Amino acid sequence: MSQAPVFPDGFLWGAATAAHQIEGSPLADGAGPSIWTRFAHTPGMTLNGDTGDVACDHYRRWKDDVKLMRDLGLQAYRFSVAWARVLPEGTGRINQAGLDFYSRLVDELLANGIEPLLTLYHWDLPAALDDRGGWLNRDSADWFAEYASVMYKALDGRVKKWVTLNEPWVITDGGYLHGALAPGHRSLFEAPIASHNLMRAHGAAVRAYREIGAHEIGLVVNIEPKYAASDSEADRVATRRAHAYMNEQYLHPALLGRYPEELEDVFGAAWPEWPKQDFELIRQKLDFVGINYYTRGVTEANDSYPLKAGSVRQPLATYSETGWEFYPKGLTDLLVWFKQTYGDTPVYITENGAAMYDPPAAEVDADGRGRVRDPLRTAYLRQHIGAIHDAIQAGVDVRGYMLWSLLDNLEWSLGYSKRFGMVHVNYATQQRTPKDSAHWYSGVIRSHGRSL
Ligand SMILES: N#[N+]C[C@@H]1[C@@H](O)[C@H](O)[C@@H](O)[C@@H]2O[C@H]12
Repeated sequence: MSQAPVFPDGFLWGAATAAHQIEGSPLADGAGPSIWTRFAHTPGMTLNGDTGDVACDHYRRWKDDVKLMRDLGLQAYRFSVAWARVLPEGTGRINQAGLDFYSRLVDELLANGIEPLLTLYHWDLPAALDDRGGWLNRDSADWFAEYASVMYKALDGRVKKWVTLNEPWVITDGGYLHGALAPGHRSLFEAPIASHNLMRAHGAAVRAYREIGAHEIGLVVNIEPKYAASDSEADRVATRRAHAYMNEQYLHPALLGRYPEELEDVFGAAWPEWPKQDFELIRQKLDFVGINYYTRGVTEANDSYPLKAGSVRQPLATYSETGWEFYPKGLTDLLVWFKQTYGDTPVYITENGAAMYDPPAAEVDADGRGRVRDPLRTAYLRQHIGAIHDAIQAGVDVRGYMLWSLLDNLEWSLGYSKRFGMVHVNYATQQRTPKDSAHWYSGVIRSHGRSL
């Protein structure tokens, strides 16, 4: 980048979290259990048996955390609502204390000049609904629309950017096919059914919003560009299949009203006949799409089940705790692909970041402030924000960037072993320490990207 990048006026700079990963107190004040409360308390399901019982204690420290966001200069904050705090049984009875928690949080954000971006579903289905079949039950679309409508009526106007689902691909691939995530199912037959009902629920929630809400609503997907490991026919076919399975499986029905044809090959006999009217429900006009980007997939044909395709580990993967390669050009390529495939629907980068081998927050700087040196995270963020600028220069309508994550937090089944935060959390004391990358990001926000 030869000269200082110029980001569009109104480009929104923020950070993201999710309820189960930071809040703690999952059953406080009348909340019901979620599938993650249940999953994490099942022996062997999470690393070290880590649970969300405390996490970052955000449920009690929320006001200080908003002050931290203000001090960092965040313009926006993407967070999720724990469905079972608001509707402990998933439907019916409203737990006012749970709703009040999010109402207070939104008011505090607004009072500090921070725009809320609210994610309705970030993986923590009420356990009571899982007992009724969860996402395998076609009624789940109605359950989700009911819950979403409760939130719209309570918060719309103060919340002006809504997200229905976070990463339906991970929910399905992790929770229903491979079993690594809650509810821990391993079924080739269940996966497409859960996936389809998630998208029906997305459509039902958007349709309900159009009757109740007056602002913006979108879907958040995790997508990664797939590059063939070689120019062999087998690798090219496998790459196409992996691309359809991860990147088109949700965007195609949401934006085009159909599935990519490769899915029938991936799922084989497990691929159902879908009722045509389902796609009229799923395909709703969206005000934006949120893209969560972390890395790319260099893809080869292999005997993995059921995809028969897998990623080849790359040299630059060694730096991150997750083994994910630094590949910022993949973000530019992906955004250009999105525009070419789906047109000019506005895009937010709703998650981007990296888990690094951060040093312990033992160091203090000259004025006694805690300090965490994380140069690799700063390098990752600088390169990826630069890649977004390249996509904007190429004509992609990117409206904002939500860094993942505000805080080190609970990385689902991986427990507290991965630190994605720009703010270090000492889980024993709950001390928050902004890392060097957080101070760098504050400068990027203040300069509207020009200091990149
Ligand atoms: N892994 N990883 C980090 C991050 C995860 O912590 C988020 O909850 C997900 O939305 C998405 O997978 C990305």
